[in-house]
Amino acid sequence: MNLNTLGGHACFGGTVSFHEHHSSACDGEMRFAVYTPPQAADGPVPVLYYLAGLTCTEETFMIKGGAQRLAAEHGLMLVAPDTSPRDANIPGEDDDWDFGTGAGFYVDATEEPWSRHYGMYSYVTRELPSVVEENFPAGPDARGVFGHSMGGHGALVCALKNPDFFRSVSAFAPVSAPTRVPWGEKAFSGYLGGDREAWKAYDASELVREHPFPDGRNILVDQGLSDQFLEEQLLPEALEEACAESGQPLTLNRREGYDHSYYAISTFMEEHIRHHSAALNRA
Ligand SMILES: N[C@@H](CCC(=O)N[C@@H](CSC=O)C(=O)NCC(=O)O)C(=O)O
Repeated sequence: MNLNTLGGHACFGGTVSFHEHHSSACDGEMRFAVYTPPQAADGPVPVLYYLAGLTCTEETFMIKGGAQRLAAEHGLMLVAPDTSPRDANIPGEDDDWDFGTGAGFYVDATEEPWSRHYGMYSYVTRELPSVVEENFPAGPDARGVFGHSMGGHGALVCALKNPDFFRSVSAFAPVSAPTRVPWGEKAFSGYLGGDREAWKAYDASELVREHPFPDGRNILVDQGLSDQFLEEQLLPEALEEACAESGQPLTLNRREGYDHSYYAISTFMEEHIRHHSAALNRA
């Protein structure tokens, strides 16, 4: 596998770097960003994957998330993939901001014309970790995942479906029940087809009701109460109810005055990094 490094920047004693490679899951070139903390000079470190939201790229989190200083303190590598394939030459791929380019929804599409390239679930749960673990000082047994909005949905789904692979999970303003909201209905109809039962495999609230994260591991969620998408798209109460039903420990912080932006995400970043560090740096 050929990894093309596009650039790098010293940052809090470590490095932010950008990379491109051929993805077999997406049958095309994919980009991702890595923050390598200073501790990696002495050996492999735990890896925390960040899944960004609609319209974002691999750069968004590194520029706006404010996580590098904290990752340097806790000795965590951060990895942020792009949010979809790009330039896949699919008719209409760039027409909407909430479907197609920048909106892969972290599913493996089964419907034409998306199924050939939109394998984002396989990409983030299998191919990308393999690439990272082959090319960076990344410990293979300590992975966490978090994300925002569409990426919060992705993080919850990836962790709940792969609890042995991802030891910790958290989310900022996640799309908590995508099968019940317009963003999810549009994406899942297009990528997965009309069978709403099949959609449940990618709905965190449905998944957690049946299979909570094992060993009583807590899920951390931060949700701003001035979030412009809260009532129509996010439904944190659906996740809360499902967790209560299955006995899944959940810390859902409702934050007065905060919206859907990276100003909110960066405000609560420290608590999320601490949450993951406590799980991933355990001996
Ligand atoms: N372009 C849209 C707004 C898009 C938006 O708000 N994207 C969010 C994620 S929303 C859910 O996944 C985001 O993270 N944007 C990047 C940023 O830098 O803020 C519109 O026109 O309303």
